[in-house]
Amino acid sequence: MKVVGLTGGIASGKSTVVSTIVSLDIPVIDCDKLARIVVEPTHPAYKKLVAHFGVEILQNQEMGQPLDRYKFGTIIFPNPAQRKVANSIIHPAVRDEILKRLFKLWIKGTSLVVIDVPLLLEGELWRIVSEVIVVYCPPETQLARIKARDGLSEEDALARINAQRPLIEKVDYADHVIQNISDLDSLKQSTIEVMNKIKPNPIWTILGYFPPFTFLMASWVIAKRHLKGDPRKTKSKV
Ligand SMILES: CC(C)(COP(=O)(O)OP(=O)(O)OC[C@H]1O[C@@H](n2cnc3c(N)ncnc32)[C@H](O)[C@@H]1O)[C@@H](O)C(=O)NCCC(=O)NCCS
Ligand SMILES: Nc1ncnc2c1ncn2[C@@H]1O[C@H](COP(=O)(O)OP(=O)(O)OP(=O)(O)O)[C@@H](O)[C@H]1O
Repeated sequence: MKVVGLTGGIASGKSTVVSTIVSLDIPVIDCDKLARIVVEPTHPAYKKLVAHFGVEILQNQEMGQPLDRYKFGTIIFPNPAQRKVANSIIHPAVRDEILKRLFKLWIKGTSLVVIDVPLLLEGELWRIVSEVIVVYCPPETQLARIKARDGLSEEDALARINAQRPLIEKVDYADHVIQNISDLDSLKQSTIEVMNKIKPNPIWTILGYFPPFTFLMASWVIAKRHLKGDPRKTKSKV
């Protein structure tokens, strides 16, 4: 099974790209969705978040109520220390969910899966993907799109953009770049072109279903990533 990482910057167009990938019948694991699931009131991460941030991050400031996402965002996006705590609680839970889903897809004999991870190159997951796709748009477009989509002020929008590595640095680390600088039809076309290049060879797909080959292929992916170098050790320190 080939595992491809899709990343970009906030509002650079990842979800729009994902909708095209899904329409090609390629399964996608969406980490923003997983990050919502693992903070539901029944999950252990919820209690850990409340223990650190207090009930102020909950709707009606009441235990058992869902997270107030806007409020929580205003706490973690402008503050690297608070963001680090939030990430240290949420990311391991998200990672476990990803691994569970990958295992289920592998058992089903899936040949290609895309993981949509906004923080692919800032976190650990870049180590397990065989190729990296970056969805790029210039910072001013990113800012305009985030403000239009989420109705955020300039200050809130910039805090979110600055909570991530600059998008241009992620491009340096990409195996494939989808330039989202034109209209939605062009974005769809570029996505289809990239996915055609990525499609795994059927022989590898069949071999990859057997555990020893899976092990060999996974080792090769990890070694390849290691040789390419740790993206977190280049330039930005976000
Ligand atoms: C702060 C929260 C509640 C804001 O929720 P909201 O619904 O407004 O935004 P949403 O979850 O859709 O995220 C939008 C985008 O923000 C960016 N983003 C989210 N969390 C982070 C973070 N910790 N660091 C940097 N960028 C982030 C991503 O590009 C993401 O696609 C939410 O983003 C969150 O719980 N973040 C922490 C978990 C996380 O790191 N998620 C990213 C994927 S694992
Ligand atoms: N080429 C485009 N032309 C016009 N609007 C676009 C284009 N690409 C994306 N958008 C719009 O910009 C906004 C951001 O795109 P999208 O939600 O796909 O980004 P994202 O990278 O998934 O964001 P996030 O990191 O916040 O999850 C959306 O409202 C989307 O409809």
